[in-house]
Parts: sequence; structure tokens; C-alpha cells
Amino acid sequence: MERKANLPPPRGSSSQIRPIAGEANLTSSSSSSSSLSPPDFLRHVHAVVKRHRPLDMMQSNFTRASRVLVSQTELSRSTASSSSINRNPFSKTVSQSGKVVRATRLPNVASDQRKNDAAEVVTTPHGDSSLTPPSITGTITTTHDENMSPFGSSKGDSEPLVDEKKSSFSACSFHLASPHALADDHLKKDQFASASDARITFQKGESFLNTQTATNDQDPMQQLHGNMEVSGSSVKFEGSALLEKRIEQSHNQHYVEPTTRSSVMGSSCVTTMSVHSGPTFQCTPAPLAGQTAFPQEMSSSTIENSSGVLDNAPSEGPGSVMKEADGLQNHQQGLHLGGSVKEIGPSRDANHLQSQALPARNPSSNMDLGPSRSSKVEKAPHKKKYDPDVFFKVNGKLYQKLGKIGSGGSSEVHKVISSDCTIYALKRIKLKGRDYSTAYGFCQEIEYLNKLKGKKNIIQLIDFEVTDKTLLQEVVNGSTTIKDGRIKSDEYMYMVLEYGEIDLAHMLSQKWKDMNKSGWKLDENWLRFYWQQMLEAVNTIHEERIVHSDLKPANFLLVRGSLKLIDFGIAKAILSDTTNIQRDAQVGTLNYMSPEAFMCNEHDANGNTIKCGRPSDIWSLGCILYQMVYGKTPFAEYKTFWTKFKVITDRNYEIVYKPVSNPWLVDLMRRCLAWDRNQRWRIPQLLQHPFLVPPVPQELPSLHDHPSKLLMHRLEAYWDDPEVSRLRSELHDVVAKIDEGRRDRSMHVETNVS
Ligand SMILES: Nc1ncnc2c1ncn2[C@@H]1O[C@H](COP(=O)(O)OP(=O)(O)OP(=O)(O)O)[C@@H](O)[C@H]1O
Repeated sequence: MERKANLPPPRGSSSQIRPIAGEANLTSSSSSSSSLSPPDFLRHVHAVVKRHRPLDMMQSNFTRASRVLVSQTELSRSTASSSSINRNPFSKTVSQSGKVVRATRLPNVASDQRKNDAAEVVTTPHGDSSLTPPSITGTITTTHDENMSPFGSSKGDSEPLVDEKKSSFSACSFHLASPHALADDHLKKDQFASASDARITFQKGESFLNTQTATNDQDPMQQLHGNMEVSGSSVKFEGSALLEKRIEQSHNQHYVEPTTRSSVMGSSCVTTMSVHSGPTFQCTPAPLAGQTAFPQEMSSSTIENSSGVLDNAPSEGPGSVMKEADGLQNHQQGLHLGGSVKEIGPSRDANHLQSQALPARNPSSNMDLGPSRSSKVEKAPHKKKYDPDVFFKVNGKLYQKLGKIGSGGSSEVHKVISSDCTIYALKRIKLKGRDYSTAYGFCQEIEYLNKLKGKKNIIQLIDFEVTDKTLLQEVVNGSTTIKDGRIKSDEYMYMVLEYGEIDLAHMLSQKWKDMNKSGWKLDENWLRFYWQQMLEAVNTIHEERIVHSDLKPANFLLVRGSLKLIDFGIAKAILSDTTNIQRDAQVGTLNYMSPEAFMCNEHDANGNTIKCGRPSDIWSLGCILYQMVYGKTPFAEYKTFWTKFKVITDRNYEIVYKPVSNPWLVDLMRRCLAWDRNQRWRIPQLLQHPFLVPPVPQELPSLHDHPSKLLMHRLEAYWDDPEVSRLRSELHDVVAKIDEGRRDRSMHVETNVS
């Protein structure tokens, strides 16, 4: 078969794939089973399990800009006197590398330090002798992606897709558009080429695999449902040829790709393998558009035991695929909380914030089972119905881990696959140890994402769960009384999100690498393309009265070719009677923080309180644009918090704009980076700026015309600057006189000739 020929040979297959009882056990009962024997099948798994985007694209040593949260009071104290600066205003926290520096709020952020964030540890100030940096127990870090350092050698390069440390065979999922798609799409791509890199190790002697032979009168898609059974000690693979054929058939039958599906992945078959039950093969057709995503036979009522591990009641009906087995299971039917079963319902979506925020009987452990149910669970032969190393469970639905794709200051983000074969990003935030106001803020991200549901340039929230239901309840109720103290129990917040292929920070880094190779020519069209999308995304949230407050390249993700905004962790809603947001702490990522974000809640010369609002986001956009143009953020050379603070809050500081081929670009940056927030352009204006909407050629004065006309045209951009307006009108008079003189001369010449 051509497909076989294209497949790379399994590397060290004997050591990496430990068949349970040798290939002989992988028998087929189908008459034509030889076309996809298990080893071949496993090679497909190898081929496909290689993620369709290199992990290092988003999980690399590439340093990320980091968010800073500095308590206003701490800052004021620190700035009030030099002695107070010498004291350590960051004594409680401080995160290296940038993730989030929270002076008073996140004592455990340091634990979020990532190996891949080789942020600079600052111990002495740069360029500012008047300010002594705080003696930071951790670090105050400056961020690094402003310099757009190219990717370092990424750990992600070598990191296996599935965490092998934790399980001999953790998990492996794929779906096939069809065997041809597999061969054509995946194998032609580099990222799938090294299929043998995906190591799959079966646990010996635990289960066998049995694909159900479909009957002819079944729907071809249904016939693809593989059946997995756990028993005995061998892997049995049946009906593979039939399976392959069915896949092909179904592919030919107007299969519609669900829109949320990863563009590179195929569609119609998922294979799931799990460690505890040995390899489990589950081949389910991806849903046709409009169909329920999860196969019916996998439904089972679910209960939650006190350890938070989800157990399944025995599945019912002949079509049950996962009877008493680990692996993907449908947990949509019911969630047993505090001794009662709460019906969540299969069609609940992320909009139903209220539905999750149910007051728990016992807030500190609201997942406890009632005694009767709990004892029943204990008697069950298999305590765990899924391996938490392999799966995440969100709202009773299992998502199989495919690898970590990023980690922020407060979260880790994993690539996952759902039971309906869709790839998602799953953001998990550990709440334990956080103070309540911080945790409250995290939950607000869910609120904002719900509010922004359906907006095309905002990342879509598919589902979520906050295990601390009381906390969520408070957010839903808009509770203003935030408890003191910290969350003590093992609580998490999960968000299942649309999956993005790469973030802008990495794209920029790649772009600059390419530009370095090709002699540094700024690609204006590329710039326009993404700049416009960024503006539109931010416009969307501004129209919804949300200020993001942490705009930076890492928070724009490319999803199916379009930029989408992520990370509303510190976003704030603008109250209806104002244009500003309320902050009790400075937040943001230093290199992108506006002057007013640094000085938030302080008083200006007129005694007015300095507030943040939409213009703060415009400043951040200006910093991103500057970075796209020059390869670094405007204040990148100031390395410490204090030196940055000093220059950014200095209204007389002149940002350096090196000349670029298109002067409109400099003008555009100036519009965004005006120190006075009232002078900054708003997004609707920016969307009409001549850099994005160049004047049509006939409007342009001819180059053969008097140069002063061209100059006047350029000056039009500064129509709102009184000084420039005055000069322009003087110039206009001069040009008019020159024109008049020309006309007179030519008339004179004409008269003489005649
Ligand atoms: N939907 C997604 N698809 C793909 N990758 C994602 C997604 N969401 C987040 N990521 C990756 O994970 C990283 C961290 O996510 P996010 O910014 O939401 O976390 P965070 O903890 O709020 O980060 P920080 O505090 O540093 O801003 C992102 O920069 C991105 O690389």
C-alpha cells in the first residue's frame, strides 16, 4: 500500500512498543484484516500522534513577557522615600521570569516559575543611580520578548507528546480524516514525518482490543465505532481492514468538518489508549455537523468520589464501549455532589455560568459523596476510571492530554483532545494558596469570555469548571465582599478553550529571524494584516466595555489564520457611569504598561486621580506595533522595574523613532504612544489611519509637483496639532504664491510667443 510505503519504519519498535503477547495476539477476525495490522496501526498512531504543530511553537525556551501586579500601596510606599525603596516593597512575592509579579497578592507565584522562562534576575538597577532597587527576595524581572529573541533550543522539541514519565503508555489520540487524509495530509507534513518519535508502550498483559465488526445495515459512521473491552491479557485487533474501508466510505459521504476542529487534524476516527486498562482502541466517527458530539453508547451516569476522582457507574446497553474501562467516558449525565446527584445535562455550554455556581453543602469539600454511594464506589474493582496523568476532567467530560503548550504566570495550558476528537486548549489554574481576591479575578476571566462568546476575534470558551463552587457563586453574584485569607483546599479552575496554533510573540520572533536572514526589510503588508486584526480584536472588547490591561504579543493567538485575543485574567469591566476601570493594584506586563497603569490611583498635578481605561490598551498596542517595526519595545533598554517606571511615567521622555520607509508608520506609533492618554487615538480612528487606509493614488499630489505640496499632504496627518496646522497654512500661502508666480510667468511666455 502506498500509505504503508510512506510511513516511516518504526524506530526501535521492539523496545518502544511492547506488544502484550506479540503480534500473534493481534489477530483479526475479519476476513480482510491484514490491510491494517496492529503494528501498522500503531505506526499510524505514531504518525498522527505527532502534534500537528511543533510543540516548541508555544512551549519553548522562548521567553515570554510577564505580567506584573504591583500593589499601589506598596508602590506608593516605595516611591515615597528612598529609604522605603531600599526596604523591600516586594517582600511577599516575586516571581522570576516574569510571569506575574504580585507584590501583595500572589505569594506562591514563584512556584510558577518555568524552566522555559529564562528571565533575567535583576539585582542591581540599570541606568538609574537615584533609585536603589528593592532587595528582592525573588526577583523583579523585566520581560524579554520585547527583544524578540529567537527561539532557543526548545525543550519542547524533544518533549514527548505524552508524558511518558508518568505512564508507560499514557495516552494517544488521533483522528483520521480518512486513511488517505492520513497519508496525504499528515505524512506529507514535516511535523508528522517523524512518526517513530512518538513512543508508545503498552502495559503488558492487561487488556485486549476488539473492534466491533459492523453490520451492513448500520450507518457507515456508526460502524466505525470500535469496541474496547478489558479482559484477559492480550491485545486483539479485529476488523481493521473493515475499519479502514469504513473510514474511507465515511470520508466519501459528505463528511463535514466541525468548525472548531483543528485545521490540520483529520476528522473521523479517534483512537484512545490508556494505561490502566492497557491499550484501548476506540474508533468513533467524528460527529457530522449538527450531531451530538459524544457517542450515545458511551454515556453513563457519573459520580464523583471524595478524592475528586471520577468513577463511572457501569455503562448500560449493548453499545457500551467503555464498560469498566478507563479512557474517555461520557460524564455528562450527572454529577454527584454532596450526596445528591445534580443533573448537569449534556447540552450545557459555557454560557451557563450560573449552573455551575451551585452552593455546595460543604464549601471546603463540596465534592464529597454521600456515604452510601461512596461505599459502593469503594467496592468497585477499579477505583479510578481515568488516569489523571492522562486526562483532565472538566464538568464530567474527559479531555485527553496531548502535551503542555504554555504556561503563564498563573496557569498552565495543555493541548487536549475531547471524546469527539476535537482539539482544545485547556487552561488550568491552581487556586490553592491564592488569596480570594486573586482567585475571584481568575473567575472573572470566565465571565468575560462568556460575555465575548461568539465574537470572532476573541478566543472562545467551550466549557469550564471551578471546583470551588462557592467562589464561582460569588463571582456570579458579583459579590463585593471578598474574603480574607487564602484558599486552602485543592481547588482548580479549568477552562476549555478554542485551540490556537501559535501566538504572536512566537510569530514575531520567527518573522525577525526571517528578516535577519533576508536583510531586514520590513514587510509592511504583513504588518498591516496583523495590526488590523489586533485593532479589531481590541475594538471588540472595548465595545463591550472591557479593558484588557495586559495586551502583549503572547496574548494574541493565531486560530485558523486569524488573530484572537486571549487571557482576560486581569481584564476589567468599565462601569456604566465612567470610562475608567477601578484598580487597587498596578497590573500589566512592564514593557507594555502605559504611564497611567504605572501610576494608577495616584494623583496628577491637578489633584485628579489617575485612572486606567481604554487608552491604556492603546498604549500597549503601540508598544506591540513598535516591537513589530523595530524588533523591541520602546523601553526595552531600561531593564529594571524602577528605570522603566521612571522613563515611562516621565511625560517629557522622548521615545526614539528611527526613520522607516513609510513615515505614516511613525505617525501611527506616535498616535498610540502619546504620553497624555487623552491625546491617544481611539481604535475607530486608528482603523482609519493612513497606514492602514492609504490615500488613493489620485489624492496624492504628483511627485513632479512642487515638493512643498507633498510636504503639505504629509502634514495633513497632524491636523490636530495647532503648531503644525499653523505651519501648514503658512506653507499653503507660500505654495499658492509660487503657483501664482508660475502661472504669471507662463502667461508672460505665452504672450511673448504669440
Ligand atoms: N487557547 C489557547 N490555545 C493555544 N495556546 C494557548 C491558549 N491559551 C493560552 N495558550 C498558551 O498558553 C500561554 C499562557 O496562557 P495565558 O496567557 O492565558 O496564561 P496566563 O497565566 O494568564 O499568562 P500570563 O499571566 O503570563 O499572562 C499563552 O501565551 C499561549 O502560549
